[in-house]
Amino acid sequence: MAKYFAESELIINEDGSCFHLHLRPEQVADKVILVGDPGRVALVASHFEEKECEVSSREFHAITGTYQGKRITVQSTGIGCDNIDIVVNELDALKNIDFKTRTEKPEHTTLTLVRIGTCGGLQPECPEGTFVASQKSIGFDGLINFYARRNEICDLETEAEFKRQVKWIDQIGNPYCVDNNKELLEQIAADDMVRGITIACGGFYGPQGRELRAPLADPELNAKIEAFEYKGLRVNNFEMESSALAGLSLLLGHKALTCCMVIANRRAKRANTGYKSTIDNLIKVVLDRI
Ligand SMILES: O=P(O)(O)O[C@H]1O[C@H](CO)[C@@H](O)[C@H]1O
Ligand SMILES: O=c1cc[nH]c(=O)[nH]1
Repeated sequence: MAKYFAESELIINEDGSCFHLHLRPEQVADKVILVGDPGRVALVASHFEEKECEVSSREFHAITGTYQGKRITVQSTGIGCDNIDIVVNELDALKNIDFKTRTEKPEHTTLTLVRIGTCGGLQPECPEGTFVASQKSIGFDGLINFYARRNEICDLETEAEFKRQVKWIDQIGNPYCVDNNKELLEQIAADDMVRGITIACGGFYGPQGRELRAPLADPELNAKIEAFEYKGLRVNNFEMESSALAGLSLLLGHKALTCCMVIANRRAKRANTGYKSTIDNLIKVVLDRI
């Protein structure tokens, strides 16, 4: 018997769209570009030859169109892994649940989900402007810990070694390590993006080691993260969504990758606030390769 989803669990709006994204099933392409900033959606869609539909609700703004013959949806997520929980579950539901019968479809559709974001760079080879692709993501956000099969999809070895090397303090909550999709990594990072581990943090300030007026629980954590190395991989960057995106995609059978442009150089303590004109270069690369 196909799994049934009650009204309170899968909320469908009166117009047949999913609760938060306000998209209807036919409006979503199988290739989806995810961006944090709703304002970045129009920039991505400015490259489309044709626009099919545009839907906006809260921080979730989407445009579906065509780029070089490929049907693509660009969807903003807003900031944080809690929003990724909403976006990925609703995109998956739009493809894999029949909204009329509220049951799981017999055929599974695999989505290609590529996040184009901004990030902070932690290594000398990641100054401002660098394009960084996430080979693995470590989540400080805790989202995947709520799901069954968590240990099956996580890289438990890297997780344990990370906690050991950085002398992890338990009050922060359990970090998890997940792989981004290998095939997408080869296709999109190709040979010109820096690859490695990305940490997705549950905040921009304290969780990324930024101390404004509130002192940090572990002021040495960033130095230990910068020094972490395991099986030839180091932590290149901090952002706020890649772990939940990669983890939920593994749980739901989708392909996901995060690519970011460095806008804050955490080592040199510099930031590029004029990045909005240069992130278009990363957008074009991803659109060409997706
Ligand atoms: O530029 P976006 O995609 O929003 O990504 C980064 O920027 C935001 C923080 O400023 C977080 O969402 C972080 O992941
Ligand atoms: O330092 C940074 C820059 C962008 N986004 C982040 O999450 N961190």
